[in-house]
Amino acid sequence: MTPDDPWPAPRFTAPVDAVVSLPGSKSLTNRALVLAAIADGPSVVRRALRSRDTSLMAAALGALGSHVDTSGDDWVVTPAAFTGDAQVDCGLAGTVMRFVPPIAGLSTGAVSFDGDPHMRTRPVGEVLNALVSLGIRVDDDGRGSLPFTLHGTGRVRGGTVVVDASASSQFISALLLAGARYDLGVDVRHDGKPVPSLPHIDMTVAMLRDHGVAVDDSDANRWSVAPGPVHPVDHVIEPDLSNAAPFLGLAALSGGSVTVRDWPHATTQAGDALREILGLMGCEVSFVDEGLKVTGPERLQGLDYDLHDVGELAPAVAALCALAETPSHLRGIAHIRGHETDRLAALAKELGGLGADVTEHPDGLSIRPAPLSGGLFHTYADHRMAHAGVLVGAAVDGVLVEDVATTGKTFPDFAGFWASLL
Ligand SMILES: O=C(O)C1=C[C@@H](OP(=O)(O)O)[C@@H](O)[C@H](O)C1
Ligand SMILES: C=C(OP(=O)(O)O)C(=O)O
Repeated sequence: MTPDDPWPAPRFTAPVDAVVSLPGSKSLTNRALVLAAIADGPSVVRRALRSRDTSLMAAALGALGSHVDTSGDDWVVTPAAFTGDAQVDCGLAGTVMRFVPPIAGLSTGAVSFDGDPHMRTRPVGEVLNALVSLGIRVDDDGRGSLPFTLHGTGRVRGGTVVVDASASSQFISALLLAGARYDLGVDVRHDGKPVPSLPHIDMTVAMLRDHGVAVDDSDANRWSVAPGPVHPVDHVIEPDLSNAAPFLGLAALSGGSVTVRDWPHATTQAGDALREILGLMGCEVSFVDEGLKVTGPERLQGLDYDLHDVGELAPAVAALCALAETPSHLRGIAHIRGHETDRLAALAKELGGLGADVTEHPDGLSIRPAPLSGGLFHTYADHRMAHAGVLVGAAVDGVLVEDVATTGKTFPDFAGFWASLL
């Protein structure tokens, strides 16, 4: 069912007590799909996330020539030669815009890329420049953004390339994912301010190794992928731990308990940092038989934290900080200005609009306790801004979340799921 727009966020007046099963990880699903499409035989992606970002990835790989069967919960990818003359819709998915071009370079024709209006402002120029230096012809308008067209010849030379990945770890992941299929492999060096979201590169490296690809990541800021076979793999996708943020956040702010089923004891997902973050805010966090259980405190504490590795948690964490009883400072996240929207500006404006005392810094936010009141919370087509809005609305009367359906980027029927916890 399509939720009302704006959506009156459910108000949780009593401590919540819930056990939830969350949909699969976007980051794991889209990497599994890309690697399956360049593997030597069919792969299965079990418990794949079915959402806008992953459907766009499946469609992109299908447009290149792969057969992607998404009819069941377990998606089956049968690779085939990439023939080109294809069009790829990136929507607002960074993983599609960054991960598909390096494999599209292996096709024998032209592949054009475009996406949502805001996607034309998200950075991808470093990937395009790298592809040119690795031997792929790229036509763009020189701005380093969508739209652009790649002209493949069926093979890519590969070799050494230097990128500045300070704007997004996805620039590195993109090149590594394709590298084994390049004649010389790929040797990627980062030159610039520190790379954000490093756990996501570790995830890429781990999944390449699962496919039998040799990766050397022993030096800081350098990753080498050897040319060679990419074995087919049967992947089981973990629940999306970043999308657990609003649910565990609900436990934190209501003083109740939420258990997320099947939380992995070892993972490369950056969202695992929620265990530490919520602990610092005063929650009790523990593994139980069913998964990870978080119980909220009587008084939610503010947080002084560097989110550089896990910027995608910033919207939900900032919402919790706005409800905390002591001041917070979230640091190290200048790069999230290039996410689905400029998240620092959007959070300062929308939380501030409900009465929060927020100062926007070049690389973060300071948030001091202040009484909040209801009003319209804009989401800027950003699923995680919607998570922030519903969290505030859980604790404050009269919060209306604009376009809550934008959560479909990574979570099917988020609004229905959230309301069912009431
Ligand atoms: O590789 C990935 O799957 C992702 C990497 C991160 O991007 P940035 O490095 O651009 O922050 C993260 O924020 C995004 O949600 C998913
Ligand atoms: C930054 C995000 O997404 P994307 O993969 O589009 O970069 C996100 O999901 O928070």
